[in-house]
Amino acid sequence: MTEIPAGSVGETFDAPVLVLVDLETPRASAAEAVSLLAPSRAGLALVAGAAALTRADVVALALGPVGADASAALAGAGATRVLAADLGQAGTQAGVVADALVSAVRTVKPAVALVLSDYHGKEVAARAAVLLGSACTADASDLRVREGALTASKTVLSGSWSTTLRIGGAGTTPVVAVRAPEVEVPGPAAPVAVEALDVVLTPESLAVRVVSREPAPTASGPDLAGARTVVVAGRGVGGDIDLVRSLADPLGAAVGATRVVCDEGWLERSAQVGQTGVSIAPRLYIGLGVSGAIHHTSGIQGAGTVVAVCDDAEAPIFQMADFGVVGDVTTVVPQLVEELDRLRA
Ligand SMILES: Cc1cc2nc3c(=O)[nH]c(=O)nc-3n(C[C@H](O)[C@H](O)[C@H](O)COP(=O)(O)OP(=O)(O)OC[C@H]3O[C@@H](n4cnc5c(N)ncnc54)[C@H](O)[C@@H]3O)c2cc1C
Repeated sequence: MTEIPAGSVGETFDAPVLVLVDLETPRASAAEAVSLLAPSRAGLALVAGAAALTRADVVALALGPVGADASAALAGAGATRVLAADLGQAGTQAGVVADALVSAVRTVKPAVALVLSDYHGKEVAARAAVLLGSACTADASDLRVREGALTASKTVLSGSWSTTLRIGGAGTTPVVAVRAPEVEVPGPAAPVAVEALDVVLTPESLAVRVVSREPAPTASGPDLAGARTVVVAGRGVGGDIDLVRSLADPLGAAVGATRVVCDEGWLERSAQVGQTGVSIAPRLYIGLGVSGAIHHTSGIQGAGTVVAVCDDAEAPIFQMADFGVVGDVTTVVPQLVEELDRLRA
């Protein structure tokens, strides 16, 4: 499925496009956390996709310290302006992030503001759109400019229908939460100067005070929303997440989960893929012991190749799988891992 068609020739906006980019700590550099914050891969892909929508500036907004490397990465992806607001710990609260996005919209006056369609991004988009009095949609993909307006594809009714939306309204900037786009991100370029953004905080945001913070346990591996390969654990793995990782790790894949797996506490809630979890668009999705309930598969509509290993030949996952193995994960996964080892040797 095509996401934002990076580099495609088509109608474009005359006005800038604003993209909210998450900053994250590269896993290998946790010790030097703050100075080494880098744009997330999904955020860079969003910037790369946004470049196809406008002839004007592609403006990246990052909430945190943006160093030369981060700016170079954003410039390589296609950002021509970089705005940064270092709001410290408060910069992770959806209300504060929405305030920052609104401040950036008022500064840049973009045709559209894009955020990533994960839990956090959807809340930020909704809050910002309310403050701006503008249109908002989430889980959008395949963004295009048609007759001067933004259009996007979106699946509805748990993925059973695909719709095309026209988003916007006269004189307002729509805020769109976009599914992790699957586009090639060019490497770093000459960094662009980072402009400090003044954020006007609303009384509602100021009223929220974070009294404590406890990091949730996270699945190892790359970021789920932007990963090219995702291995998803279903109930059929019986809580054996090591088995799932034994396949995910050699593939460099992110580990996702069905809701059952999160309900059981086998993986953290942020790993949940589906209607009430994260929507993903990897090139390769591998479901292990996943039945393929529509609440789950609605979150993988953007996946390229779908591979399923499940012991029930009647499971709905096989209706959308490109490759399916009817078998026990405890038998099939070690064979897959062994074959990967053999191919690498
Ligand atoms: C409003 C709502 C929202 C929801 N949102 C989500 C969501 O966001 N994401 C989500 O995932 N779900 C969601 N659900 C739940 C969803 O409907 C399913 O219940 C869930 O996806 C099933 O997860 P599963 O495939 O792991 O489990 P199951 O449906 O139980 O499937 C497990 C599969 O594994 C097979 N199996 C068992 N043992 C083995 C083995 N050893 N080897 C191989 N295969 C084996 C079984 O035969 C079965 O086919 C939602 C439900 C509702 C009502």
